[in-house]
Amino acid sequence: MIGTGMIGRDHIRRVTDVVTGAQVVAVTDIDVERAKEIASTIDARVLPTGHDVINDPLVDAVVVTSWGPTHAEYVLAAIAAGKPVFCEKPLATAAEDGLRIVEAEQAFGRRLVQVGFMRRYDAGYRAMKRVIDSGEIGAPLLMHCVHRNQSVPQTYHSDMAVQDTAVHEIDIIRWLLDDDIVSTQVITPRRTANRFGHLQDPQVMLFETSGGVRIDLEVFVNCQYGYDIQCETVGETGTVRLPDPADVWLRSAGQLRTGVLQDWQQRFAAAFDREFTEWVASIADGRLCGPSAWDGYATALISDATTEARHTGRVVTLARPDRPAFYAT
Ligand SMILES: NC(=O)c1ccc[n+]([C@@H]2O[C@H](COP(=O)([O-])OP(=O)(O)OC[C@H]3O[C@@H](n4cnc5c(N)ncnc54)[C@H](O)[C@@H]3O)[C@@H](O)[C@H]2O)c1
Ligand SMILES: O[C@H]1[C@H](O)[C@@H](O)[C@H](O)[C@@H](O)[C@H]1O
Repeated sequence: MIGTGMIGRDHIRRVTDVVTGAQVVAVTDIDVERAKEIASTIDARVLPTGHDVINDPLVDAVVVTSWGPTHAEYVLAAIAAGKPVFCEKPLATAAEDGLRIVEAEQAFGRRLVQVGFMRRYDAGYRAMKRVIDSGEIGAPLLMHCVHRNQSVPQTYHSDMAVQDTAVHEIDIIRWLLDDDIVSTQVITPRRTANRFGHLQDPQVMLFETSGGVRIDLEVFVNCQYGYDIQCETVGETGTVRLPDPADVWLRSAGQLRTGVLQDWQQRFAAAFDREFTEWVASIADGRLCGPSAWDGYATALISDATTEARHTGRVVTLARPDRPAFYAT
């Protein structure tokens, strides 16, 4: 485990308590005290750097949960060491690094990389994909998406609205529609006064796929009230909408209320569990099958174009990349 912050600790708990067939044997973090604290609870060693973890003879597979800009370096090192590597999103914060990764993996000759696009393991998104693939709503025409976080830390900057947040929708749109985004634009409403001056929040992203589906996505990472993920696909003969997480409807004292989850840990807990269970099983089988380095690279291309679109205020178009046979699904 490289990076023992919020999600690193969550995945350590998951590998230790939920998944069978895996054990955390070594951790590292640039904040050594943080790494030591978690290591002491699971009997793992603390190693000085990510490269020490990757090259440790007792380490069979690597999980990268450090900050986004550090991911590509560790993924490339894991490929060089011939070890399977699970990398939290984003695979790379610049598409050229994503390209280096897909080239290195192809040169190695076998898939080693999985990217942490956990929404593909969520029951609601899976049900939506089944409906779209069945043809029941006809050809998809539009999608309306909302990605709201209760709040983000001060280190979060405006480019992260795409690289760190919208990257989930970029991946799930590609997966649900089996298509790529070829045009992107960003609209910037008045900024919320509830957070930092440096941050453009909210942002509205407008995408178009090569098949002509138009998508609007609201990213609002300081919405205050909770963690709220919405998605609706509009087809020629029907619509399909992501269900809200199950909660009771309480009628009391003249009120009807239900709860809103507060963070991604709660909202996607079951998806993360399934993602890690399947990843560990696929390593044992010698056949990785989750979101690939190609998915990480393709999302980075769209993410770079969207960042450019916000900086320039223009619509940015991009060519649909040719997926190599190595990454055929
Ligand atoms: N799939 C999801 O929904 C999801 C949820 C949360 C975070 N993430 C991703 O996981 C990554 C980590 O996010 P987080 O919320 O845990 O952040 P965090 O800041 O809580 O933790 C990151 C940790 O990485 C450490 N770190 C930074 N650079 C390092 C390096 N070079 N080597 C070793 N350790 C290093 C930091 O000290 C910190 O402890 C991000 O890429 C984020 O996008 C994904
Ligand atoms: O790293 C987190 C994580 O990926 C969450 O799922 C997302 O909602 C946040 O916006 C992002 O900052």
